[in-house]
Amino acid sequence: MAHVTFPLTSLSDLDALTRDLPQVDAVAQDAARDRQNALTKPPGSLGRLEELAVFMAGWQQQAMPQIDMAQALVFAGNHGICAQGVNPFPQEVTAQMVQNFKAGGAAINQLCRTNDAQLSVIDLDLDRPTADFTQGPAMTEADCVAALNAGAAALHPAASVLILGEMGIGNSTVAAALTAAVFGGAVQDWVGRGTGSDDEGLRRKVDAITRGLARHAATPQDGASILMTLGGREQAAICGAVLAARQRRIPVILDGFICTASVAPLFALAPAALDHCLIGHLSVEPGHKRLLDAIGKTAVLDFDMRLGEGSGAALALGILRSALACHSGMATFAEAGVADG
Ligand SMILES: O=C(O)c1ccc[n+]([C@@H]2O[C@H](COP(=O)([O-])O)[C@@H](O)[C@H]2O)c1
Ligand SMILES: Cc1cc2nc[nH]c2cc1C
Repeated sequence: MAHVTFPLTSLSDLDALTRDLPQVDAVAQDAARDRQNALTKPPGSLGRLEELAVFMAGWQQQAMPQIDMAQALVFAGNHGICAQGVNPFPQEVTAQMVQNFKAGGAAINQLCRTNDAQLSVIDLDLDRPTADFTQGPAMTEADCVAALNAGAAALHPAASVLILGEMGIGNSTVAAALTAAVFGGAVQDWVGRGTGSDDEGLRRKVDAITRGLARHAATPQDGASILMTLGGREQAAICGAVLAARQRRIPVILDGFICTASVAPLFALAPAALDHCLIGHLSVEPGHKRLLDAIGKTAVLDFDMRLGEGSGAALALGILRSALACHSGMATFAEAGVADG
């Protein structure tokens, strides 16, 4: 099979690409584990900080992983499904928040500054929302491929870690549709209040997704088709960025429910495609825990957040930096002259 890389020319490239990804470096992970066990602390006492250091070592292929540059990307898109009354805030808020991101006034700006991440905001055709998936496919193949390529192109090749986030009024419905399509089960178990839907709004979301899934029941159910028929541009861009990062072995921190749901189609194509991804935080959105159980991951933080924008991922970057500071800065028992147990 020919080696597929970005830019993709068709959605079948996506399938091929997810089957041809670099794997974690087990030798570097073993070296990092050995170092953790030699550091001046009872073995295992730094808990998940130790696991984070070993994870980073494996993807950066070095026993002493480091973060020289953390890149944060926030992708924004608009959604035709808003015609179904699924969003409490008006769709114009997407573009208005993009302006806010660019002016430095949003939560993600403060969290990136505090945790030293270089933020870029990429708005994807906001004046041209995707189609309403209760009426037809959300995207054409060309639209979906273009968004995948835009996501991949936004990656800085020298990033040590990639923080991903999104902004898109209505996309909590898109996220629930993607997860329901990929993992099945009752639609209502994937649906939450998003930015603050009331009970009537929740019912409209469940109804819209149920009709959408029925509308597309006869189309192929592979990950690429699901992404195209139900996803939005920012979801496809997140998939592109995750895969481009993987091709360079750059570890990724995904944000909350919407960001994680965006890559559910990649999991459907090849579960190992998400091996280089951490989940920054557990969102209040109820589908997130279900989704993490389905993909076998645990979030770094659980902070009762439900903002999006990459906020939980940027916050988790601070924990990752702390993990690496201990890993590389601590003395070993031998260096410090501390008696080993
Ligand atoms: O990712 C999450 O966990 C999350 C949970 C609730 C809301 N959001 C954000 O809220 C927006 C989608 O909400 P809605 O109600 O318009 O579907 C979108 O801009 C997301 O970034 C994000
Ligand atoms: C104000 C606002 C900010 C957001 N950030 C991410 N999603 C959002 C949705 C709204 C409504």
